[in-house]
Amino acid sequence: MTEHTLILLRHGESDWNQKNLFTGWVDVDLTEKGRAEAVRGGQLMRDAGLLPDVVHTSVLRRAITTANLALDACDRHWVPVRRSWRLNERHYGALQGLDKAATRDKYGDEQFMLWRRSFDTPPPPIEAGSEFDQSGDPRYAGVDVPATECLADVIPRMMPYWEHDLRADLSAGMTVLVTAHGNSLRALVKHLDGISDDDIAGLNIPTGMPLVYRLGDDFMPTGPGEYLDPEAAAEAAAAVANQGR
Ligand SMILES: O=C(O)[C@@H](CO)OP(=O)(O)O
Repeated sequence: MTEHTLILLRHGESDWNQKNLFTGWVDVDLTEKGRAEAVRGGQLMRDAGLLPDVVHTSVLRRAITTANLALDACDRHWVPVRRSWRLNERHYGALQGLDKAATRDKYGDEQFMLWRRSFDTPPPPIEAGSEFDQSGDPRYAGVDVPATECLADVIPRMMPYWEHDLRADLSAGMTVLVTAHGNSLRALVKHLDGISDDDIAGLNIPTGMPLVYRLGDDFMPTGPGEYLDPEAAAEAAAAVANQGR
């Protein structure tokens, strides 16, 4: 049976992860800790002998820099690079730039968690032309920039990229590294692991931890996805789940 190797990597800690702000499509940088996480992610891939032949990233700096640092650490800085807005973080609407703890205090835990983790409750839309609106950004020329997104909105914009671009490189026998974001990766893992709309609320992806899938010739996993450092990944995923508390 054909076996394809897919490695998913959420970017390292960003400035706004550290400050506990809703980020979405705002193009913030990595913290020093986030850079170290990216390097460590690359070292884990190197130590496991999992060397990417190609990397796919979003068009956001935190994913791009994470990919560069991780690939450098495993001596694969030279592989082909492909980027797409389709791998971007979900757009967090009017919540972009707001403090997570303050938002929870203001609206209550239930509404806060619906906005963060429910499958189909989008945050309020961002106002066009406001500080953290991306609709005029030249990198999105020709893209219908969303004003907000829930996970159910991320799936139809991300899945065509999975079906055409990522699967094309997997078909060519490449080990594919995807460096993206908590919620765009939740959408992909939902598909791969067949997670229901209700159960996806419980899935949190930690920063900077390579998650490896072996896929069969139907491009579905032959076993569970495995973090290269499972203990650290479980601890970091719990920290993501508890943000804003
Ligand atoms: O703010 C965001 O864009 C995301 C990821 O950092 O946050 P959350 O984990 O709350 O969906």
